[in-house]
Amino acid sequence: MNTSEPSDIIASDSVGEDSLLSSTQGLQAVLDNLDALVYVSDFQTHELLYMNAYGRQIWGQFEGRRCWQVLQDSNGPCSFCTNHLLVDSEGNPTPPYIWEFQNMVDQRWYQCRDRAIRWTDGRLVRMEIATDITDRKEMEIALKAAHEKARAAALEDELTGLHNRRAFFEFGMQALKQARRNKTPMAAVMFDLDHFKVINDTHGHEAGDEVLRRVGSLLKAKVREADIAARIGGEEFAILLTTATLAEARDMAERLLVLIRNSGIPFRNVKISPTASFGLAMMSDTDTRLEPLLARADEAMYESKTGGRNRITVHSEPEPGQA
Ligand SMILES: Nc1nc2c(ncn2[C@@H]2O[C@H](COP(=O)(O)OP(=O)(O)OP(=O)(O)O)[C@@H](O)[C@H]2O)c(=O)[nH]1
Repeated sequence: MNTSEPSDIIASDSVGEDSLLSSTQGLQAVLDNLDALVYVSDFQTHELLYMNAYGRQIWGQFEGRRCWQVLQDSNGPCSFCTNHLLVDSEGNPTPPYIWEFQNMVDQRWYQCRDRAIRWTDGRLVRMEIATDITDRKEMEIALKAAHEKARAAALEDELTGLHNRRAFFEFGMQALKQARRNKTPMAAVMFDLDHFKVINDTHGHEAGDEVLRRVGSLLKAKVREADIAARIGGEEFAILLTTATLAEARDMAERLLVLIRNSGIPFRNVKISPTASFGLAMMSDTDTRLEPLLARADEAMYESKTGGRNRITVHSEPEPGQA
């Protein structure tokens, strides 16, 4: 039959359309069931050309809007837009750029795979596939915070809240290097509470702890942010005064000595006024480590002890020109 020919042609055309339609629908179904955001935006205008169901469900309708309006709720292109990283110097697409960021609209973290591709009409567009990595990121952030807390605890003297000995040497070494680099003076002040054993023996260990805490507070209130103050032993404290001359360091030690002597620390029904013996030394040109500087300050402090306590001794060989 003659009529079969046109109908065959129609049939074969409709098979082509059907198969095209079903593969388009299939692709649509795949994209809309992905557990990730997929979007495409114009490289130049940032107009959104496509966004899958995952994205539409979170960020709403995209038609006629730009990626920064829909995804970031902002007034212009994002400062962190990666478009310039997706093409080479000749404007040709480069391999995918992978990065992580926190979306400001839904506050969740995403790992983004960005790539420049050719759109159906030949123009260059940006395609992003973004996977929600919030759970992993929150775990990482909590782990980092726990590490930082543990590190801070490992560097802090629990009783006074000052740096401990370990922190004093760690930060002190950095300060010494910086002072040498910048050719600025640096002073070390050490002090040790006098007859502290008597305070413990007379008023009890708790009273001794309270005295240490109060002296720690006095010290904290006196030092500048750039200085390094620590309890480096039982009743022994040390301070590194960065960019301080000998006169400034001596002045600081004198004020601290008076403050401690006049502290009248209340404990139960008594007031305890401890005294302290101070030693002071200036960094010299040959100090490449902290130890020799502290040894000189310690020597001077020992002189204060043997000389009658409750006093300041400056190490007798300050570097010329540092007073
Ligand atoms: N309450 C308290 N006492 C401490 C702490 N660490 C060390 N001590 C005590 O500090 C006292 C230090 O005694 P000594 O080294 O004899 O020195 P001192 O009695 O201060 O005498 P001088 O340093 O010579 O003036 C000891 O009794 C220690 O038990 C602490 O964290 N808390």
